[in-house]
Amino acid sequence: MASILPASNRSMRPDKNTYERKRSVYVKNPYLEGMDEDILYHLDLGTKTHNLPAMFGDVKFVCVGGSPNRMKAFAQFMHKELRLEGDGEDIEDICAGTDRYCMFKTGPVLSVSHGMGIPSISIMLHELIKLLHHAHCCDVTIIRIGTSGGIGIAPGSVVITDTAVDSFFKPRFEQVILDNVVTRSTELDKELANDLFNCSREIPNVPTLIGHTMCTYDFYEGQGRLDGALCSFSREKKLDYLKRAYRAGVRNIEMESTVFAAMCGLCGLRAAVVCVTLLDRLESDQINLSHDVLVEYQQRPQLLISNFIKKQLGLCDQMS
Ligand SMILES: O=P(O)(O)O[C@@H]1C[C@H](O)[C@@H](CO)O1
Ligand SMILES: O=c1cc[nH]c(=O)[nH]1
Repeated sequence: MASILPASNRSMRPDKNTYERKRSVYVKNPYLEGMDEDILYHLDLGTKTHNLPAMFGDVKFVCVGGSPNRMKAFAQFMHKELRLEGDGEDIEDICAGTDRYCMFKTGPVLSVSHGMGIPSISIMLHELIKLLHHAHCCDVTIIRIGTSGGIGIAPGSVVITDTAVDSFFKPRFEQVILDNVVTRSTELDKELANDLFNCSREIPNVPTLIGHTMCTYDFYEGQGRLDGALCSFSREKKLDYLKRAYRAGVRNIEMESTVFAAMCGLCGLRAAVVCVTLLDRLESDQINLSHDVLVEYQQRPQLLISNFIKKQLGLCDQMS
């Protein structure tokens, strides 16, 4: 992996944990090959207008998350952590021509926002996966760094997802294609989840665990909240549902992990989901953290992923 490091870092060797195998990014669409041009409309990129291999060919890590500001802050943080030239403050949004998503590149790390919910992340992933394919990227690891509601664990805990499950606690993602429902697996890379967990042991004061993550289509009724504009169930029913989720192994709830796991798995990307919990849903529904605490919580997955990436690049010893 030495060639993915910037010239100033070339002497730094990857450590022996570095994954050796070559793994391409697949698209599973027979129509793509016959297309003269592929316009990645929501990213404001395209195969004729941009030299995608030159721009992105060295990408090895892609980190995605809902909020544009969080993903910019993560890119700036990674810039400093990788000790790249300059302070990274003026990092450019590669997708500045559209306000749908934002994208930042710092060394071999791409940081991309995906908005909220399955439809939004799904559109972004279609175009991102095609981008990585057109750029001939290989051995790409993709990690969703997000926020979530915890179940039965302390707020601020970081959950590394072993399996993403739907609202029925099943490890599946149901994609409606034409008028069919196609069920896809939501298994994530267990080895990667374990590697991330081992990495988390080196970060003090951040409780981190591996568990199932439930992905819903909605933040309010879909997650059993009593504080939405609509609510048709009792407090007892809510608690009964969340406790059943806990017994099924669910430790947090968010809104993207099933489609993320399904699409990345089908396209040959090693994928992980790492989310901080903002509250314990057995205790409350409203998120009443102060701004500073919210910012600090959101940095927790970023710190873990930055340490993991530095380890993978063999940069940890030289930098500590
Ligand atoms: O990555 P983020 O923090 O956006 O993920 C969760 C799931 C929803 O997108 C959103 C709801 O507040 O937060
Ligand atoms: O409760 C929560 C908090 C963040 N994101 C969610 O989807 N749910």
